[in-house]
Amino acid sequence: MAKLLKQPVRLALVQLACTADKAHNLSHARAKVLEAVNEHKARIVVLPECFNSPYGTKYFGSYAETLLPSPPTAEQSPSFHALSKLAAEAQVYLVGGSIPEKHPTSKDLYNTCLTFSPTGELIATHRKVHLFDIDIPGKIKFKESEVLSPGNDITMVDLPEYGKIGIAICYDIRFPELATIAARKGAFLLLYPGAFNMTTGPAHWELLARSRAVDNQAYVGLCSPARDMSADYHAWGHSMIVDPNAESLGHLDEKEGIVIAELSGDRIEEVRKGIPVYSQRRFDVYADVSKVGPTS
Ligand SMILES: NC(=O)CCC(=O)C(=O)O
Repeated sequence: MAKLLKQPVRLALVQLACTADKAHNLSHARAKVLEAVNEHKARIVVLPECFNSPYGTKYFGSYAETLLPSPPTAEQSPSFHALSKLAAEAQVYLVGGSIPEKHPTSKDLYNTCLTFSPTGELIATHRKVHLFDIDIPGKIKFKESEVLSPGNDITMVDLPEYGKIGIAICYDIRFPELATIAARKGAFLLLYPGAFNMTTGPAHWELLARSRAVDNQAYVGLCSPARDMSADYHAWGHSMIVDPNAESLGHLDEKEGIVIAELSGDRIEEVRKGIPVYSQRRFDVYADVSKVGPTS
């Protein structure tokens, strides 16, 4: 059987200190991505959710860029062009966190991740499928759906030298179906640019990263912005890389930094051989979860 991950690859997650200044965020992202590549020899680099803007419903509209028709002009999307140029300059696969996107005609807004190849070509676009709408009294209320529309696709991208990766955004990680489908379609790595907060971060960030890894026996990477206590939204940080056995390969605290790990196809095979849940699934018993109605 062909290896899921054809050769070892170094993954870097850049936990960026993001500000309200888009131009600064773009040039700072460039410096950190070049650091990940030149100093840490990363071949796949990931940026955080909303890396070019503050995270908050009141900001999405004013920071949004038009990505369609693709490629957009530099005026329509400075972030598209900065990321494309940077991927080509660094000759790296660049998973560009996410940016607020404005649809050119409907004016709908999306939370969108753009991924570029080492030649600067756009190779994947993921619009956040599950919008972050929660209300935990006395702790946090957030409603992305007040201003954002959801995407409707599972996003996978094939990196010819390495294999396939699945890409989703933050709250998407709580819905294991996306990860399961990506893994069953052959993803060796599930990546989530994300920005959890001071309530759900300590409770669930690591748990979810390790759960998606152990469910799917694949590598998982969660990339957050650094925490800024002067911003409206206090990101949890703690970007981390988890191996297919749900063991942490590295994580940060709340400050800016880069977490790096080498991923290997042998490790995936070893884990799947030891605990072969991957090939023991009983789809004859639980064929279609969507047909099971709620019980109350
Ligand atoms: N940006 C997000 O989607 C936040 C998700 C989050 O904090 C969660 O608990 O889920």
